[in-house]
Amino acid sequence: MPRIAYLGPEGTFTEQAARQLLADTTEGHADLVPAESVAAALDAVRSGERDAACVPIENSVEGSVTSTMDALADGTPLVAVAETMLPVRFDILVRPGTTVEDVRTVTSHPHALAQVRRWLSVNLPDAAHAATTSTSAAAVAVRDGQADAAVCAPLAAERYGLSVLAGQVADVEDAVTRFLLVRRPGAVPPPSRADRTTVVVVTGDSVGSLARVLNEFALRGVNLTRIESRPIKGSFGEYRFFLDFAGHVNQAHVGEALAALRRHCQDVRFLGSFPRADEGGSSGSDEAFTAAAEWLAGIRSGGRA
Ligand SMILES: O=C(O)C(=O)C[C@]1(C(=O)O)C=C[C@@H](O)C=C1
Repeated sequence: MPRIAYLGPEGTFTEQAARQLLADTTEGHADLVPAESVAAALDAVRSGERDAACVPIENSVEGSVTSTMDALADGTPLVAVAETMLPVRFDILVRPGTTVEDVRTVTSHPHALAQVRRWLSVNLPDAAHAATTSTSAAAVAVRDGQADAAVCAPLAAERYGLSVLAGQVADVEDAVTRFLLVRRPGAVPPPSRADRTTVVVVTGDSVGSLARVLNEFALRGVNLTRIESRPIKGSFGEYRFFLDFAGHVNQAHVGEALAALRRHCQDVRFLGSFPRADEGGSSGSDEAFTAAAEWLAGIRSGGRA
């Protein structure tokens, strides 16, 4: 049975996302195994100890999960084969019997604290905040008496024997987090109705190098869905760019754009092509590119232009 690592301990949003991905991909049964951090989950896939990992990548309120981006850009390459999105609302959990007046410390994953900042400032204005590695790690801290309240996924209350001080808390309505299912490189999932491709590029420090990268997409009608920069650790002032765009590596126009990046950039890391979880996206049209490639092949083989 495949073993899938996720950001643990049990009861995180990432565990919920992993279950949703398994149901969506109809891969049948798999063992879900918690990992201490996103980096540990990805390293367990690299070493072969786990077959895949489910990791958070982006939240509609707080933006990118930078620990995931860095862990995907460094180390031996891994590729995403699927994505899913979860609506994110939090429960504020306490030990049974704790009242609002008793809460002096609130703890959670930094992304979770950021998504309820306003609620905390109104309802628990005097409480100090402390970061944990995940929302469930916060539940464990409250259960063990290391903090008074935890900002958690609703699953956590029952799993850790905690009470709900406030339920369904979110400063921004309809917040969502996107998660990836990541494996060691292998066959790319076939193109679907609407795919997303993700790469990391190092352009090099020269005038117009990023504009050139963006141009390669624009020229071929490839729609970018996200661009983010992250510092390259150990080289102050140097960055790599994470680019997500509509389309699949097997499509001619996407393949041409990627090949162009490979020619111009210092480094290009392919992080996967997979079906999009958001509605309404399209992979862009490939017809003109395929027709042109056939025309060229015809000329090369001595046919009529
Ligand atoms: O701590 C968790 O429960 C997670 O799954 C991580 C995470 C994140 O990285 O953003 C996932 C969804 C929420 O946005 C808050 C935390």
